[in-house]
Amino acid sequence: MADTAFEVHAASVRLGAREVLSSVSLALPAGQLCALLGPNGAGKTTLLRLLAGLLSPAAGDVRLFGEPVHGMTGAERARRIAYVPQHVPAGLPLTVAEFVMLGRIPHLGPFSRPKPADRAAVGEVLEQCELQAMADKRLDALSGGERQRAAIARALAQQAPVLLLDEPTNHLDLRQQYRLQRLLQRLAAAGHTIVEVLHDLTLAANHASCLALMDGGQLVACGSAVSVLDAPRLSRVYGWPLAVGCGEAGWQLASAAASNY
Ligand SMILES: Nc1ncnc2c1ncn2[C@@H]1O[C@H](COP(=O)(O)OP(=O)(O)OP(=O)(O)O)[C@@H](O)[C@H]1O
Repeated sequence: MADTAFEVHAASVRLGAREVLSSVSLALPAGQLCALLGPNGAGKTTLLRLLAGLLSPAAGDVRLFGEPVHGMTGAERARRIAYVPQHVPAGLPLTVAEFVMLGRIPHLGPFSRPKPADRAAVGEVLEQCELQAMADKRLDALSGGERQRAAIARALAQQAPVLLLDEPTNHLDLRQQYRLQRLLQRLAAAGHTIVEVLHDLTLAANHASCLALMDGGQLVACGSAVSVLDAPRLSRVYGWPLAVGCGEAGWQLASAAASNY
């Protein structure tokens, strides 16, 4: 059995007056690509932020390799967990290379300047994200997809063993969506633990080895694609008739609604 990276035990989260995660328990395997699925408002971002230590549970706990995430200092978390938020910050007066270099902060000593190893790490992730030609361009002069790739590159530059990404394929064209999934699979094969929120069920089914399906602030199912992608269950969760197929071309999930549905 794969080692467990994240262990979430009966975790609840309150935001304002609402309980938006209710007693969620799950174990996410180390060294694998996991996808969090579910309809709008299901609690995916909330769970991801809980894993990242950006939210505290009102009840229950979250452990990363046995250590409570909330007991870690910000610096300890930054060395272990890189996080790509759903919305890329706008209006930062930085070039792409300067922005991606921010990912190296956990590796720099106080008041120290980037070393050749930091510049090499930034160069490598700019190449992985096909951003070399835009290194000197300002962030606010990028397209939505280019800015998304810069945010992913910043997180990759952090070289943390755990990578959490909230809807990273937002704004990405098809090629970039597939390239990113392949890159995440390679990182997982090299030992990284990766959790991404995805809305594209077909993309998730064909690339992630562990799927967690959420609805209404609760975990509905967690495991392999075969165990999670049950058409009646998905149709109930999404409130829409869905067909699930798996053949030579991989998984295919599509609407099964009649034209007058
Ligand atoms: N600051 C907040 N205060 C109160 N409720 C909130 C707050 N932020 C989010 N929520 C609510 O928490 C629930 C879960 O939100 P969350 O962002 O985790 O959902 P999600 O599954 O990521 O949705 P989406 O697919 O739309 O991004 C939603 O019903 C949302 O309205």
